[in-house]
Amino acid sequence: MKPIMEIDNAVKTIYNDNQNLNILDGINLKIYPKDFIVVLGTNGAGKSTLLDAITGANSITSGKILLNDDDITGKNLAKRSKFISRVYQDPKLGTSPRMTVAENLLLAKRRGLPRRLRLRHLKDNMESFEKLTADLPTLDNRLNTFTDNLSGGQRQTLSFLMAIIQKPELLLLDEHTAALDPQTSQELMELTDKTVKDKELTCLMVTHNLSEAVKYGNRLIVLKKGKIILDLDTEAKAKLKEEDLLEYF
Ligand SMILES: Nc1ncnc2c1ncn2[C@@H]1O[C@H](COP(=O)(O)OP(=O)(O)OP(=O)(O)O)[C@@H](O)[C@H]1O
Repeated sequence: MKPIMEIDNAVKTIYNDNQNLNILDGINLKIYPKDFIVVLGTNGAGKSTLLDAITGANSITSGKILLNDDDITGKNLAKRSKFISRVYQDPKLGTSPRMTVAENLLLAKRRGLPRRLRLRHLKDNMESFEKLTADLPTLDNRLNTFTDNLSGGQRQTLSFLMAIIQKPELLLLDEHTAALDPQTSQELMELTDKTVKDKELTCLMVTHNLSEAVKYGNRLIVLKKGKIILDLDTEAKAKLKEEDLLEYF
């Protein structure tokens, strides 16, 4: 099977305290279609830097990143955002506060098209947005609510729906449930897992939650000081227990 993404010896060097420091230190990773890879690592291990390198938010110093065999190393964030979507930890990132839930969904659905939103577009899509949110207790009957007035959990569910409404080649989840209360966090995690399976998405999820890391996904990597120090395939991940991970933290 061909990988969707291939990261080949990615190095990110920064100059800090009068010395060069590799915050990504030779990352090699192949991400295959329908992979749901959990990324674990202590604070400062390089997880966000890795996601930034994948989206193009931050360029790598050396190495290569291929998306479906296309070398995207030199492509910027805007060019890559047609294929790669990301949900952040902060519910405020990724949604427009002065737009309604429906308008935000429309914006995400029309990604790559002219940004003008017309009433006609909204009317044409309202039925599909109602279906999309009908089974979600957090967003049911909220389509006309301004995003500013949503709770953190509602807003994060909206961010997630916006990230997947146009099927991305690669979905990046950057501790997307970490800022939510335990109940809401679990609901969003269940929605995430179901959506990844139903829509056959390819996904990389950063988390600090060891039980989530064991329960979800088909592969797991652990980052430490910019290197991948553990890379479990589907078979090894299936046998994984929470205590097996403790030695890495
Ligand atoms: N622009 C920068 N200038 C200096 N140091 C940086 C910069 N960006 C990242 N770093 C350092 O690089 C290391 C990796 O940071 P990164 O944010 O990727 O870690 P992380 O694994 O996402 O951590 P956390 O779990 O705390 O979010 C850290 O030591 C951080 O301080």
